[in-house]
Amino acid sequence: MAQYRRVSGSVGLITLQNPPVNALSASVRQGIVDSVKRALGDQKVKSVVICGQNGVFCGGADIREFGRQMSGPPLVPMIHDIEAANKPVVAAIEGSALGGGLELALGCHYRISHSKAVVYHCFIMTMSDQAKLGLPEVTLGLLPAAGGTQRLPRLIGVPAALNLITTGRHVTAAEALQLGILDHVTEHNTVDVAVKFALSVTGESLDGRRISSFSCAPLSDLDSLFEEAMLKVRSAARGAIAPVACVQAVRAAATLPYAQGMEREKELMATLFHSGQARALQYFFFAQRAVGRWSTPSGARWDTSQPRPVRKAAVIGLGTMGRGITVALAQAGLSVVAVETHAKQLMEATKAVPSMLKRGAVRGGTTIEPDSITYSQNLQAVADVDLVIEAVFEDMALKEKVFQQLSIICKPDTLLCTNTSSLDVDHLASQTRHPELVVGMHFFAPAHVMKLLEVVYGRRSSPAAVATAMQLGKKMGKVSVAVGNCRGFAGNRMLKRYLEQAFFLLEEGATPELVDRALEEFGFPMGVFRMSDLSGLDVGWRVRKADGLADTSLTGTSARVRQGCRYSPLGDLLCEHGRFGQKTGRGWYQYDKPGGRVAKSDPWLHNFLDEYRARHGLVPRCIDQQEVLERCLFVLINEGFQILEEGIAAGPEDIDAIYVFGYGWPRHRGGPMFYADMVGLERVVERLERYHQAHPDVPYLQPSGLLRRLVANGSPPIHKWRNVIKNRNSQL
Ligand SMILES: CCCCCCCC(=O)CC(=O)SCCNC(=O)CCNC(=O)[C@H](O)C(C)(C)COP(=O)(O)OP(=O)(O)OC[C@H]1O[C@@H](n2cnc3c(N)ncnc32)[C@H](O)[C@@H]1OP(=O)(O)O
Ligand SMILES: NC(=O)C1=CN([C@@H]2O[C@H](COP(=O)(O)OP(=O)(O)OC[C@H]3O[C@@H](n4cnc5c(N)ncnc54)[C@H](O)[C@@H]3O)[C@@H](O)[C@H]2O)C=CC1
Repeated sequence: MAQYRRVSGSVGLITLQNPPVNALSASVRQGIVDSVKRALGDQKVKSVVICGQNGVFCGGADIREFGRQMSGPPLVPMIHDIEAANKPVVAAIEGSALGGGLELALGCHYRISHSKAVVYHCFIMTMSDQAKLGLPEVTLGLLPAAGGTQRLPRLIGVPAALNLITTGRHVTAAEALQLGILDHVTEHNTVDVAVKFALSVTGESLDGRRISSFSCAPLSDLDSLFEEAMLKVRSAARGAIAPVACVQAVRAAATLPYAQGMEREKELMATLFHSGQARALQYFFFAQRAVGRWSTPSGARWDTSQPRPVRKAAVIGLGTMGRGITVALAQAGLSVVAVETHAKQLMEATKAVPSMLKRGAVRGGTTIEPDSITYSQNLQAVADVDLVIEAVFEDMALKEKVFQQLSIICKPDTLLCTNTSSLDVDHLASQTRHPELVVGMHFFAPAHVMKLLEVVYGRRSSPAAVATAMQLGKKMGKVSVAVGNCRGFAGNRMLKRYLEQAFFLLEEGATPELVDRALEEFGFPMGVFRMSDLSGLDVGWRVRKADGLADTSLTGTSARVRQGCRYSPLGDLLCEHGRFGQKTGRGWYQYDKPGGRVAKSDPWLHNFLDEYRARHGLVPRCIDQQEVLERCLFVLINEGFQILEEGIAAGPEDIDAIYVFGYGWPRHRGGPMFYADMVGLERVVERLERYHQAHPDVPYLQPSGLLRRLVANGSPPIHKWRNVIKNRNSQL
């Protein structure tokens, strides 16, 4: 709803009231319409101010209303009537003006917002406590269809509007002022300033204040500007349709009169509004927030577990991951003790970490205290820290030793975390005096950039330990997802199945190019083989060797079987040829030099695959893109259901967040579990069964029990899966 009152004698003050972000629900829209009518009809009122309750102007349309029957007054005529008003209307923007919230403000005749003074700290400028403005609809699979695509280009010019509308990025009040979105920023109370301002413009002509009457600033070569924008957007969108529609809508603003442009905006919105992509992106918006409300099978929960304060942390092992983790911790404002036993690695890290920090600071406009990190070769240096993150080699014996030492050196209440990508967190906990204080903090490379953090709780991890790791992740700007302890946790466990299917497809006749093309057209930034070349083939090889799997001396049928199941030694063979991927200039593809980035098809690899198939009596067949997608993705999804069934992940949102933030799953497809829901669970079961019949030596192609049970329960929508999982668990 909206509250209306008259202030300072002649100003009608309309306050949007819909906590927490004053989203424009049906009742808020009704409240605005009624209040505006009242203000315009009241002779004592000479001007109007619109603001939001609790320091937030408006977070936009109410996203929860989108899937439902729309009721209440529509936004477009509501904003039109505000703009057409014969009394000045001022938007007082505190907190956020996003989406429909900014469109509402663009319908007002003036916009005022708040911005704290710019602070110069060391060599970097920081801006804090500023309102955020933007049109983020594109991130929800939509476009700003309440006039945003038509008014913003008219106000700030086509290039700047294209940038904001196609990326959905939020700008600070300072930038918004610079761009011309705002008329004024203040350091004082925004609503008070807006009321004074409204009094000062009473009676002034509004002719030059109605944005819909403006023309877009002329541009010399409109066609090439839009062609370029379209190319850029298509290459970044990876199949997402909303950014393309945004460009088309802005083009309408630049080329058509306002009324026709609005018609075009409406038409384009109609193509997006009920699309699967919009559903996926809106699901994902809420999924991201749902993962913060974590719980564990032991009953620990986000709202009842108290995190401990962490002021000083340590990182053990300054290789690829340890350096990134050190940077992420320092960026979060912690003081960090960084320990590395190998002198050369330590020396390199003392140079690499500060330069990573500097680059990050320049990118993010933040400051880092240069002395927040101390380096040491001696583990004793961690004696007084609150939390340790171990990132030494993936070697259980080494990690055991490190945890035994940490348990002696650290304070008794220090949290001991491991960045292992697959090893047993419970076993590491058992090496310490306080196993309840041990959790996994599984970062993704590069650790200071990637948004995902898997927080792995063990059997004995205390609620406070989980809560502390989750909160620290958030402080580092990560999306922290709590998962249980099992080999590979959630993400890597599912990835293993996906990789194996890709290898099997090569054995059966596919090429890396074919597999990668199918996955990239689906929306992954890189196919599985290009991604493996980038990460290094030797990483998985070492793990398989440690597990006793990578034995290429085996011949005949046993060469392709391990523990009674189908196994492909292709990756092992490639490593034996010294082909580790980009780092050696050769992998599944060839590169112009070691470290080269451009993957080229490699005739050697194709010959190698031909010889391999001939040696094992495999007759290559034609494999199409559909089979690639179904084999690789459905098997990964099936493992996801298994993970849900075992309670390793609490809900499908957790798995989807892990895959979007950690593995490049295209966001406009919502994540693997949402994708399964979209495809239809029955179809997933049917295809898996079919592939299992064709490949009975791959047991995990059999649909998981939970998946079958969901189908037996009538394939409920994804938000009801938890009920079926819960029922199952209660029977155990
Ligand atoms: C043919 C039909 C024509 C229709 C025309 C419509 C055209 C349009 O123009 C459509 C739109 O406006 S689409 C909406 C655009 N707005 C956004 O994307 C902003 C989304 N919100 C945010 O970014 C942050 O919440 C924000 C920055 C605002 C605040 O961040 P915080 O970190 O402080 O808080 P959160 O934890 O994110 O949020 C708090 C709770 O509020 C929920 N929420 C946020 N924005 C919402 C929104 N716009 N609608 C509904 N619920 C919303 C959010 O989910 C969270 O609740 P829980 O999930 O229960 O925790
Ligand atoms: N590289 C990746 O993409 C990811 C790796 N991880 C995990 O992170 C951990 C580290 O991996 P990377 O950084 O890739 O390895 P790395 O080989 O780049 O670095 C490991 C570092 O630990 C140091 N080290 C060894 N023993 C030590 C000890 N006792 N005390 C202090 N330092 C010691 C080594 O000298 C080396 O600098 C592993 O458990 C790995 O599975 C997790 C996620 C992703």
